[in-house]
Amino acid sequence: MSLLSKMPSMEASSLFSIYTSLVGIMMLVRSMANEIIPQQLRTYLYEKFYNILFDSTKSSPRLTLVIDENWGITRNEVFNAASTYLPTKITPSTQRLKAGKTARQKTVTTAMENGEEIIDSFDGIQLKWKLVCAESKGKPKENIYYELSFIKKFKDRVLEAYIPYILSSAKQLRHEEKVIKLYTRHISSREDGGGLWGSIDLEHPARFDTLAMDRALKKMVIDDLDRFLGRKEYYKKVGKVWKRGYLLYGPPGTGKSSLIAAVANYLKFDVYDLELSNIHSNSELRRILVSTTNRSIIVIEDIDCNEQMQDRGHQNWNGLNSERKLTLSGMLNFIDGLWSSCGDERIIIFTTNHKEKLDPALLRPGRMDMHIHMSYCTPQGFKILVSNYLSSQSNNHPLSEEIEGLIEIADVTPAEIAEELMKGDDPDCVLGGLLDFLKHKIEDNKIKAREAKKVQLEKAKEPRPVKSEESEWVQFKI
Ligand SMILES: Nc1ncnc2c1ncn2[C@@H]1O[C@H](COP(=O)(O)OP(=O)(O)OP(=O)(O)O)[C@@H](O)[C@H]1O
Ligand SMILES: [Mg+2]
Repeated sequence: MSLLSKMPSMEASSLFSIYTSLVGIMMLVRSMANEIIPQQLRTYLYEKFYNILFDSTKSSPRLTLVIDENWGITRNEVFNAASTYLPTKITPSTQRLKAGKTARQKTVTTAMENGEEIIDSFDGIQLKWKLVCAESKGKPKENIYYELSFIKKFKDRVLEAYIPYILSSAKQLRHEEKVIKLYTRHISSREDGGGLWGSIDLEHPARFDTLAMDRALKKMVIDDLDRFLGRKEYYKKVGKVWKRGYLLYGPPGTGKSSLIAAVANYLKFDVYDLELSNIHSNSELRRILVSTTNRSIIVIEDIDCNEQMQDRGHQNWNGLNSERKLTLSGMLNFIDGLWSSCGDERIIIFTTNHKEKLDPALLRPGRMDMHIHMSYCTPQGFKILVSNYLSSQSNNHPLSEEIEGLIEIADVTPAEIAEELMKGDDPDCVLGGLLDFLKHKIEDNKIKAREAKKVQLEKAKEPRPVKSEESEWVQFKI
């Protein structure tokens, strides 16, 4: 019985004033509580208080939604979302919980136990969740479902606002907890492309803020990724496939692979590392790419080193169709076509040490959305590396200025500098060592440049081979 129904003899006006005072006190307590009591405890106390005063709501007609584990032949998205969302609503009144973790999870996670109830509130609506695991006749597996009950008149708001809220909250929670996977293919020499993707957790620590690269360029990349993520509807409207392509180029050790890891960590996208030397035909490539998932990055490293990728022929000299071999044009056509049919939110990244060696088809405007030059280390990049490997105070070290001057002319990679900075903890020793390293490097570079010039001059002196009609004909015949 509610408190109000226990006072039948009181006049209506007194009842009304008691009612309004109680509501006022509740509002006041609630606003004070918001400041000092943690949210979960607050919800619990509020619900208890609310129930004691107004348990007349229990007599209102209620509706129960049954949210099954499966919907048709697939998993029920609402069930999955509730399983992610509800553990965040566990209050001290919960008496039994499931607890556990997988080998890779860092902390113990909790989940609802059979028969347990969780009370939630949304927009003034009180909602009761219950997990039910029931044995189903003739089936080896028990039937698992949630019962979500609330006052019937709120049905539309629950379906149209509360459930979508659960779906988006769960998405956000999964995003925060997501462990990024690195997929590589099991090596397969079979023509049928039968090798599946194998995966491990990508625990690469690279992040944008630890990456030594030009500040403006870094910002441009981050802004581009943000814009890309937020433009689902835009891509749909303009009839473009929701994908983005980046070409990273620069000498070894300038951070191309680190940038890929930073992008993956930033977007929380899985990475598919595509080793082209294991793929023998366009049709095999297609099968492999189709088996990748949405919200992922497909990486093809050192694209210039792959001989097949230098071949643009649609038709072989001997007339074989390009389906039977891997060609650059086959790959590009497929990458352009793939996403429209079965892929969403994809990023493709090619890397190369030699942009000048790449086939023009790959560099054509519109093919790769951004060409990102990863260059030798700059004084700006050096500061970031010092903060990473020593401390940000070490940037004020007396040797810093001289080092920065040498970095400008040394053609030294961030990887080389990182290696020097890892040699100890004492900034005096480490920066002194780096200074010596840079001086040697500059000397070495001068010697190499002199030698390269000598070779060039000698080559220029060599007599040029005379082209004969016959040799051209022989080449053609082969
Ligand atoms: N720009 C950078 N910022 C921070 N660290 C870097 C950077 N570039 C290189 N490093 C360091 O050097 C290591 C090697 O760099 P990385 O593998 O990213 O270079 P890469 O450009 O991919 O080289 P390659 O062309 O040989 O594949 C990284 O693990 C990182 O420690
Ligand atoms: Mg690399």
